[in-house]
Amino acid sequence: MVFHFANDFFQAGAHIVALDGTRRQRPDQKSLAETISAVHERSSALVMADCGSLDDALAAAEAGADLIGTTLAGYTGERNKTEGPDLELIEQIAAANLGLPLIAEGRIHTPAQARAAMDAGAFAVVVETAITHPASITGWFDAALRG
Ligand SMILES: CC(=O)N[C@H](C=O)[C@@H](O)[C@H](O)[C@H](O)COP(=O)(O)O
Repeated sequence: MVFHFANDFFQAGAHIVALDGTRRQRPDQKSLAETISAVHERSSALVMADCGSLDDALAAAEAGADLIGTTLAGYTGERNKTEGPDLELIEQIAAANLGLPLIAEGRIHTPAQARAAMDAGAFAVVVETAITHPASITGWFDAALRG
């Protein structure tokens, strides 16, 4: 099932597909390694493993991921949900020298946070809400101005 979603994105033109790269049980009961293999066998897409911890990242690298993302840091119960990006986790994964590009993703809402993520060892950053979601951005200004 997860493979089919990934394949849809590949067919639509994506060069990289990101999927749940945690150690949690998957909806289709397939292992991460099986899912990554299926994508690799049937497409030329690279697989980014969305991880929530260092242990996830280590397991995802072992499972054959092409890129590691910190996307799920703070959402799986293994890490606190930090105010901005989880810089400590970025540093931990970078220090593990997995030989894979490390993509910092999640709660990067300012240029300074993007810079900090790169300085912590990321290869690149993903910024979503801060450039795509005006209602959230408006809410940040509203909260700040209300004190
Ligand atoms: C936890 C989860 O499923 N995050 C999703 C990832 O696919 C998206 O909702 C996030 O917007 C994305 O990770 C980027 O983060 P931010 O929107 O904070 O820049």
